[in-house]
Amino acid sequence: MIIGVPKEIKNNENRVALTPAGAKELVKRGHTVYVQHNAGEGSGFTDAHYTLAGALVLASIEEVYGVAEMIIKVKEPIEPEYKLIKEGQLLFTYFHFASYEPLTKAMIASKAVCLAYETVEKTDRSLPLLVPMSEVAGRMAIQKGANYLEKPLGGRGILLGGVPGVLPAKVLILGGGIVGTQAAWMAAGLGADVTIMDVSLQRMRYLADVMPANVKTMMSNEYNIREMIKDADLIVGAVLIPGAKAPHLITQDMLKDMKQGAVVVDVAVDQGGCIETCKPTTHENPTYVIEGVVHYCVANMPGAVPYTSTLALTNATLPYAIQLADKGWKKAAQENPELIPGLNIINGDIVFEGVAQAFNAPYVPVNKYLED
Ligand SMILES: NC(=O)C1=CN([C@@H]2O[C@H](COP(=O)(O)OP(=O)(O)OC[C@H]3O[C@@H](n4cnc5c(N)ncnc54)[C@H](O)[C@@H]3O)[C@@H](O)[C@H]2O)C=CC1
Ligand SMILES: CC(=O)C(=O)O
Ligand SMILES: [Mg+2]
Repeated sequence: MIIGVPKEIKNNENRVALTPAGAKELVKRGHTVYVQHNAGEGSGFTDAHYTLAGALVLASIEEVYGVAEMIIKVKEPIEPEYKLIKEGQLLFTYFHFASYEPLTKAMIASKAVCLAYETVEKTDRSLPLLVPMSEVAGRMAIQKGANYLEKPLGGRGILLGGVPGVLPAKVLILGGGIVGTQAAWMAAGLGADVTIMDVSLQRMRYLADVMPANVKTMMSNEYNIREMIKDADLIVGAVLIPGAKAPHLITQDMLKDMKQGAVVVDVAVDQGGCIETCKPTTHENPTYVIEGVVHYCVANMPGAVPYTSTLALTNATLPYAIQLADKGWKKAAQENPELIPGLNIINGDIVFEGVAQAFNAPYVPVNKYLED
């Protein structure tokens, strides 16, 4: 198969979807890998690293999209890329369709095959291609939150861990999955007073078992959330309903009950955000203030730590990329059911129910495309 790896063009997105090691594995299997000039630069990989691994370097993004049967990327295509995508081309990347209708419409119009990292799902319901970046973003959420709680950056000026004789800050985490768990470890390690809210009792039982004593769990419902936000210094938004738009657990009217200078880091912003007032921001301009509450809503947080994130992401994606390259998307999905929920849009049809629901659009069961 002919595989293309473009350079990411989203703001401060320094990850790359394939490492030279990954390129070598694909080339070894007889595939042709084209990498855009400088695609790996932000992650520490030069064109020469890719060439030595057997890949071919192309000067422009147009050439990469023009030649490739499968595009492997990190972030969803953004407007300048829409016109480059070809009918029947396989796109293997994050999409987060339910949060952005223009992208969904553009991919329908392209008639490409959109296989989304974030909805590839194992039989135990885990999301193997989201997990590594959720681990990064969960850890970063506390670094960012601690930072923006500092007075010069707009926060209320509280140290997460406190000091002897002074109480620590209160950290509220909405959603105790991967992001929430990693955020809790970090906040707890710094000595904060941490509460994780989830709707899954099973998950909270697990968390109660493994977390240190400064992490508590509480059922997530509107009543409890309204109580808890009054005292919170830092709130991390970490809920997920896979493939669907995130529920707004904190609505705009609730912000007035929060402390002035409190910080919200809505990691779930890529699925629309679980705090109503969260709108996607960039690493260049990451925060804004509403009702005295600092909002941090960067949709590609891991892009800022590419040395960690590129390796973590590609460790997880490469085995799937190899299956797709070796067999083509249809046979790969027929033989590995984990790939089936990753299929979101095929040939202009929305084949993932949560995306169709988000836009009240027609849904076509994916089986239509999987039968021989
Ligand atoms: N902004 C960024 O750069 C990044 C964003 N993310 C996003 O972070 C979000 C969370 O991802 P993961 O932790 O991997 O998901 P996950 O599936 O591991 O965890 C989600 C948790 O939310 C819980 N939940 C569902 N409804 C809830 C409710 N009403 N109240 C409280 N909890 C609820 C679930 O029970 C589950 O435990 C996703 O939207 C993901 O795309 C992930 C990585 C990077
Ligand atoms: C998951 C995601 O959106 C990211 O890593 O950027
Ligand atoms: Mg929102």
